[in-house]
Amino acid sequence: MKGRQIIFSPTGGTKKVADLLAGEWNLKREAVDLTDPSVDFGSISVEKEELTLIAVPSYGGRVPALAAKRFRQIKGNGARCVIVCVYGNRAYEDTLTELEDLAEECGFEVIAAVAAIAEHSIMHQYATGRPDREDEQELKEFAEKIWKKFQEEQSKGQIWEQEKRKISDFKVPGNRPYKESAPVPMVPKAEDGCNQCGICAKKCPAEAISLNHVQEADEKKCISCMRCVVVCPAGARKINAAAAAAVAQKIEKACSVRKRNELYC
Ligand SMILES: Cc1cc2nc3c(=O)[nH]c(=O)nc-3n(C[C@H](O)[C@H](O)[C@H](O)COP(=O)(O)O)c2cc1C
Repeated sequence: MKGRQIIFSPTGGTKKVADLLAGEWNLKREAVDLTDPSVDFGSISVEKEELTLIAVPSYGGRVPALAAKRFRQIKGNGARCVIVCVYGNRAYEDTLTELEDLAEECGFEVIAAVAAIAEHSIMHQYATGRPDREDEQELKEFAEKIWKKFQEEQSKGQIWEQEKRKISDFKVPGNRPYKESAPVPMVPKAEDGCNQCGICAKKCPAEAISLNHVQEADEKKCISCMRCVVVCPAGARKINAAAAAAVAQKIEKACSVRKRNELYC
């Protein structure tokens, strides 16, 4: 059986969670990378039978705007999907609600929703090393429950369609209207050690770094996703340490308690 993974994961935490969940399903998975600006997302049409996993990180309690813009172009054609939001142990606020709305707008049927924790991609002192062993076990159990629901609904087939019952008979946390999106004003720059290899420019999801001038990033385009920081082979790309420390202090209380993964289905 075929499956899809539609993922926005600039630094790999979201992908880790998505792989832990979808790895439990017996599916031949095709991946759609929402961080890749060269993809023609408008040409992607998911087949109705494909169980689709849609995973994004939470940025300020919202779906990253760039991920939403690209995802919106994909056609869901009534395929069943599992929506996943991954966050750095502060809060995910309206991310799952927004992702649910986006998935339905694209024509997917949401059968389950997961909120999971991964290491904070800016402030690595929060959720360090997550998803860890305990998370792996929990996500495995979630995946088993979701698979069971998917199979049950598959077997209802036609009858289900005729009854036109809503599959998503659960409510995910979050509010409408969503909270105001507040961009993180942290634009990484290259410091000593940059050899101008250009990997950061090639891998930037937002095309914010010019190959001719790799040290800087276009502040209007940069989404502070930290992809350039993690891909720099010289470890030369950094954010302003004082600004990061100030934000870290602001969210310290919210991040100090270990949050649990959540399943809605
Ligand atoms: C710009 C930005 C905003 C973020 N906002 C939040 C947030 O509001 N709450 C939270 O708990 N984590 C937040 N995080 C942490 C990420 O959601 C988390 O680290 C996620 O795993 C990153 O995904 P990735 O590793 O796939 O890039 C933010 C990270 C970035 C880069």
